[in-house]
Amino acid sequence: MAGSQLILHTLMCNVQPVDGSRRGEFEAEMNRKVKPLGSLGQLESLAIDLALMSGRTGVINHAELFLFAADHGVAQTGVSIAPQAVTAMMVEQFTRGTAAINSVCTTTNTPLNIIDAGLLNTVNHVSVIDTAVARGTQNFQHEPAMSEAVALSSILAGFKLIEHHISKGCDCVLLGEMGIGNTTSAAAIMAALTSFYTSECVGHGTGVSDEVVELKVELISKALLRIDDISDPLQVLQEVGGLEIAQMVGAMLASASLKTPVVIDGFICSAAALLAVTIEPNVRGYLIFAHLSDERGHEKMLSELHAKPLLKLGMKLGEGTGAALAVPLIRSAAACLAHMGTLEQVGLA
Ligand SMILES: O=C(O)c1ccc[n+]([C@@H]2O[C@H](COP(=O)([O-])O)[C@@H](O)[C@H]2O)c1
Ligand SMILES: Cc1cc2nc[nH]c2cc1C
Repeated sequence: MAGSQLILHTLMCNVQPVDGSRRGEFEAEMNRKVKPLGSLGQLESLAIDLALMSGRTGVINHAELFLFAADHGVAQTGVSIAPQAVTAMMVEQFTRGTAAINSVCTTTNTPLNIIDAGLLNTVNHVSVIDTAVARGTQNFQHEPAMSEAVALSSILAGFKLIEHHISKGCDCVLLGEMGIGNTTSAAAIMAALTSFYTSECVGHGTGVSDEVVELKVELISKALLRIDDISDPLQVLQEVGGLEIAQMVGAMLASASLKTPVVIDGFICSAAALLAVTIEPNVRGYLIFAHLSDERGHEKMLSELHAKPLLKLGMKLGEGTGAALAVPLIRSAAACLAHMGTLEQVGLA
């Protein structure tokens, strides 16, 4: 086994499955709380899932958003309404506090980490964390998006970043992304790793026309023909993936191996989740799906992942906006299970 593949194997081995045998115990604890049975709805199952991940009940006080940005060679084929340069332009907005994600993070009290996971030209600003192992992907219409070495090193870079932040006290990892063209990459990953037709995986992204959606379907179908083993997540990542997607895969492996919940944003983050779960199925137990994006394909992608999203707001922005909006729900769910009194204490048991 080559050196970096060995590293990936080691990362996977550290992910312990969530101990589902304790579900009944946490459910019983929730049912004793001073409220009618089931009255907190989906917050109850969320609180129980969170307790199962760490193996205990407790509050979440240090959720942090990690916004991975990278450039995509496929953007040069005109698959987006925006030119490739908009990826870096938006990173500048993130540093200035003028993007949607800055407003959502401010109102939800969520620290924002801006990660350069592979911009063509790095944005020089103190608040940008540069973990890039390559500067943009190749255009996967014509050639593999990245080499195997770049894919594996990017996974490792995302892993190390999140491992570091969790060691410093982060207790809930929120993922977000920015990358012009990355709905094409995400749709290609979905088409490769699921049994859905490519046309069911491809959507309008930032708002392209039906003709451009057709172009996306065609170029994905052709690119997938190059892959010898369509079920191999590393080959898929290499051929049609993105550098921010690769780092998010590493981020999920790190969070799961440290029994820390990971909140998945929209369509592109979910494609990274599909890769991570295909690499290591035990990762699934640590994932929380924040919202149902309006991107066509997301509903089917979530069904493939057996996921029930917390929110449905018709959003399709990315940047981690859905994940950050879910923070008050996630913190409230954990706090209810940790702090509520019981029916017995008030004489109602
Ligand atoms: O999160 C989503 O579900 C989502 C859906 C559509 C678009 N986006 C964002 O829009 C960009 C990708 O769109 P596109 O059309 O350039 O492929 C990228 O920066 C994503 O953050 C995000
Ligand atoms: C303006 C703009 C902002 C974005 N944020 C995430 N993806 C985006 C795409 C565009 C085009």
